[in-house]
Amino acid sequence: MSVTHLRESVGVESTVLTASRAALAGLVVLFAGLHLAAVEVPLTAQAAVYLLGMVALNLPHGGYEHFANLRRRATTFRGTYVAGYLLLAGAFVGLFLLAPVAGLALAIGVAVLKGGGGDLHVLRATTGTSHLRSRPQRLLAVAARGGAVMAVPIVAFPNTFHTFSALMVSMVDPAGLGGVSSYFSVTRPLVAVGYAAVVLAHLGWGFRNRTGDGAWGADAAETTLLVTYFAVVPVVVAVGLYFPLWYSLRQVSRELAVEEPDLGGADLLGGPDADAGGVALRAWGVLVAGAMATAAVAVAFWTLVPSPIPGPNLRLGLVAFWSVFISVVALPHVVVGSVLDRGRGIWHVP
Ligand SMILES: CC1=C(/C=C/C(C)=C/C=C/C(C)=C/C=O)C(C)(C)CCC1
Repeated sequence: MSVTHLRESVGVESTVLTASRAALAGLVVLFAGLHLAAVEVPLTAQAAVYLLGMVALNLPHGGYEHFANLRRRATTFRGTYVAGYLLLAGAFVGLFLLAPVAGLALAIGVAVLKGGGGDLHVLRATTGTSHLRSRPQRLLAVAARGGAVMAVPIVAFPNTFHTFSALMVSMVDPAGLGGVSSYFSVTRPLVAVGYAAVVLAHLGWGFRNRTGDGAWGADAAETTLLVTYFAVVPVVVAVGLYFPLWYSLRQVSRELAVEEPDLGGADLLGGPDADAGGVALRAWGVLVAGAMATAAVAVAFWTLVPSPIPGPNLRLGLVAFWSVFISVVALPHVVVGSVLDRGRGIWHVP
C-alpha cells in the first residue's frame, strides 16, 4: 500500500483507536470485577444494552458507511449498488424463511466477516499489515479477529448463545433448533479447538513475518484483547457494544487516515462550492432518505417473518429480531459494499 495515499497524521485517528481499545479493556475490567463479586447481569438488562448499542449507536454508522462510499460515485453505479443490495438482502430473507437454521448460520457468518474484514482494513490504514504478506494470511487474520465475535462466546457462554439462537430460529420455526441442538456438545469443543488453532496460526505466522515496525505487536495485542473481551463480557452486552465501540470507532479511524479518491461523480453534499446551509440541507435529505430506506427494509422483514418478536419476553425477542435483521442488511453491506466494490468500497484503503 502506498503511504502517499495516507493523510498526514494529525493524531486524531490514533486517539480514536486508543478510545476503542480503552472501551473494550474497560468493559473487561468492569465485567471481571462483577464476576469476582458474584454479580450477575440479568439477560433483560443485557438486552437493553444490546439494543442501545446496536440500534442507537451502530445503525447510524452503517448508514454513514454507505453514504461515504456513494457520496462521489456515478449515478449508474449508485443504481447498480442499490439493486445488488436489495437482491442480496432479499435472498437472505428467503433463505431465513425457508431454512432458518441455515439463516442463523449465515447471520453468524456475516457478523464474523464484517468484524474481521473491517478490522483488516483498519489495520492496513493505521498500525500496518507488513506482517500479513499473503492472501491466506490475511484471510486467517479475518478469521481470528472476526471469529472472536462468535466463536469465543459459543465456548464461554453456551447457554445464552443457545437461548438466543433458538429464539432467532423460532421467528420462523418454533422447534427449529431442536433438530440440531443435540450436536452442540460436539460442536462446542470443535469450535474451541478450531478457533484456538486459527488464533495461534495467525499470531505465529505473523510473528515469523514481522518486520520490526510494530505492526505484528499491535495486531497481536488487539487480537488478544478481542479474545479476552468476548471471553469475559457476557455475550449479549459484548456483541451489542463491540459493533459501535470497536467496529464503528475503528472505521472512523481508518477513514481519518486515508485520502478520499477522486471518483468523478457528483458530490451528494454539493461539492466544495456549496455553502454551509446547502451542505446541511443535503446532509439532512441524505439522512432522511437513508432512514426511510432502512425502515422500509425493516418493515418488509417484519411483515414477512411469521413471528418477528419471538418468545415471551419483549426485550429478548427484540434482540433476536434485530440480530437477524441487522445481519440481513449487513450481508450486502459486506459483499456489495466491500468485496465486490473495487472502486472504493466501504472499507476503502488506497
Ligand atoms: C447468535 C447469537 C447472537 C447473534 C448476533 C448476531 C448475528 C449479530 C449480528 C450483528 C451484525 C451483523 C452487525 C453488523 O453491524 C447474539 C444476539 C449476540 C446472542 C448470542 C447468540
